[in-house]
Amino acid sequence: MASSSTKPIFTPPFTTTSSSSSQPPTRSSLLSFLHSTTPTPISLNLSRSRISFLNSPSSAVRSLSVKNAAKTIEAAETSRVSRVGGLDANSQETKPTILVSEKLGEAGLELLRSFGDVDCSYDLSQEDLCKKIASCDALIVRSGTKVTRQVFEAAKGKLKVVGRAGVGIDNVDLQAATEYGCLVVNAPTANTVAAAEHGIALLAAMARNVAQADASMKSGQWQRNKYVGVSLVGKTLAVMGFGKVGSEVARRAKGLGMQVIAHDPYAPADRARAVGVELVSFDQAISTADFISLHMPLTPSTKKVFNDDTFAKVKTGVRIINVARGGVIDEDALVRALDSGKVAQAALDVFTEEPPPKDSKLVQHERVTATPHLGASTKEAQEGVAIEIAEAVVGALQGELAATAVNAPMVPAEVLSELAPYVVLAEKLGRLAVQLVAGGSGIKSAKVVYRSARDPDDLDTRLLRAMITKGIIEPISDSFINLVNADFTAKQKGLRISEERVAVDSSPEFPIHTIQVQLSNVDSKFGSGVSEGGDISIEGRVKYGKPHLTRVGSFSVDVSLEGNLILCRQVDQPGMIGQVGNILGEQNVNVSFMSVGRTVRRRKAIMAIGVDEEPNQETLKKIGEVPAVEEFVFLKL
Ligand SMILES: NC(=O)C1=CN([C@@H]2O[C@H](COP(=O)(O)OP(=O)(O)OC[C@H]3O[C@@H](n4cnc5c(N)ncnc54)[C@H](O)[C@@H]3O)[C@@H](O)[C@H]2O)C=CC1
Ligand SMILES: O=C(O)C(=O)COP(=O)(O)O
Repeated sequence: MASSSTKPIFTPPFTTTSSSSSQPPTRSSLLSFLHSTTPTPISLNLSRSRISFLNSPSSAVRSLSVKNAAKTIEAAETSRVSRVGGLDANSQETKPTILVSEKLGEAGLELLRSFGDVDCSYDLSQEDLCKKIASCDALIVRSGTKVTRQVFEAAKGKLKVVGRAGVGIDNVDLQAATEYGCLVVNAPTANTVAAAEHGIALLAAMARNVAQADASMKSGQWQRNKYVGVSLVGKTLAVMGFGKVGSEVARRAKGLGMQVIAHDPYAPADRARAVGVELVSFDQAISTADFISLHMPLTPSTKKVFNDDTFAKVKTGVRIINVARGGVIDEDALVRALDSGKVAQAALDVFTEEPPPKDSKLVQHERVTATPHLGASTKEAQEGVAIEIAEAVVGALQGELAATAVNAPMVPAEVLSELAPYVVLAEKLGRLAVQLVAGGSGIKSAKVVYRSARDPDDLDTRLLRAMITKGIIEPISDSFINLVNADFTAKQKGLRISEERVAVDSSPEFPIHTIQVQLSNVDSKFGSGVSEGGDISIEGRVKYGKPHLTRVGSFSVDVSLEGNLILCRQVDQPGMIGQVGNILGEQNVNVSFMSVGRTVRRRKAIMAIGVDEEPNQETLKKIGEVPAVEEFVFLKL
């Protein structure tokens, strides 16, 4: 896919080294940003000292010299840069491998094949899935594949995206996905109608004993009196879960002349009103309904929500339809309720265990109508779902943030495009700030101050916060941070990132005026980087689309954040620029930018020097020996 044809989304996160930082923001890949090359979750991947460096200043770490800390940064930098060469849809060095583990519509497969190597391997055992996954960039599943923590562990960081070709993501371990920086996307809309239609099919079939009568006829019988059914018109249907499927079921049931009520703690009343449905409490719904249709997701709070206690409260002779998930019903309790006659009939498409055991009392029950999870199984829905998920997975592999991301913020493309240069700035500020920390200090809290003329509701900072987290953590660890795992990783490391927005009187045309990163309760190896409040503080802004450093501690500077940076505090006197420039020139280090900021004339000044190459130790030593230089620090961007 061409990288030049579309608007920039955001700059690849790895373009922070001198070789690449001068590139303008390109249509990067979320892949680069999501590119999870870490072999284990961050929490497991750090050496003890690195964890301590971020978490608590253990004595071992306290004794780390600044030189050692610099080495740590250098080692992490080297390994990080070497990891950058992985799959990037822009570079197209390698085609991504996409494993499809369950049957997917042909149109979706075609789209996937146009982008990567597609391996359709159905009915894999968990063991075989774990073996295969280590070479896959994406995995596409339906409800039959359990994407467990073990799968993410076995992926060793290569798996970037799991696409769920359907709605329910209860078969994917989202926590593990997040810890491993793997994006999970689903296809939430294409099978809504199919599931709703199947719910209605089961409702009608159950009420008129269609399945039982059919089986009876096929066994040679003609039992007209046995299969007298019940009418739907005028009966009350309780829709439990008034989401996409639930509301479509409600609409259709009203067309059949049913009274429809619904229970959904999160559904807006106006949506229910628009369909002509009254939202009621759980108890009211189950105690007044003649039919109960389940449409809520399986979550810890909905697991076995239909149990002995619930069945005790329902109207005797109630009929239940479940096209949601088997796990929302305690199946043994349902068998008891059917046996006692409390529940007259059940029509079930989904089961706690799929397929259920052959001798399942529930499936075998004569008043149960069962289908093998067919809710989404229409030709139309499967084609739609396949395209929806293929687009989402290809998009994610290309760098777009999927609108259907389940475990990452959904940031619209136009917001991403606008934030692109600020994303680069944010990461660089994080990287600079952490390099000002003296080796032995543990960073526990960082504060980010955004100065903006925008209304706070009009400024989505999640991406920026993620990049600052990345900038702070990556230089001092082996962690790989992306939008999926940034908050999780920060929390794991005991790093609290707080944000503050300050309104400024500038043009709201630009989302942000300045970004300031403050690290508190840490020692600095460059005293001038500490603000009057005692925090390491640096501030930057985007100028002409490029990130600029505008403030270090209480000194104003103005230097483009490209290449590497030397910060130097000296006595404010003539000739300083020349002296330092000469030393760098002797070693053929090219100065790209230079800016001097001072507090008091002829007293103290800070010189910020952007350099293309990395000066050697000898050159840095010479700078330190210039009599007027009071302190200096070399920082990699
Ligand atoms: N049998 C099949 O083949 C299919 C099954 N499904 C299942 O149906 C479920 C619903 O799908 P959609 O309507 O597309 O999802 P949705 O997300 O649009 O709707 C789910 C609704 O359930 C509500 N909810 C959450 N917790 C609840 C609770 N404790 N009590 C009542 N309501 C609660 C939510 O607020 C939401 O409105 C999915 O989670 C999936 O498990 C979906 C498609 C096909
Ligand atoms: O979309 C859902 O949640 C479904 O349950 C559909 O499952 P399936 O993709 O048919 O295995």
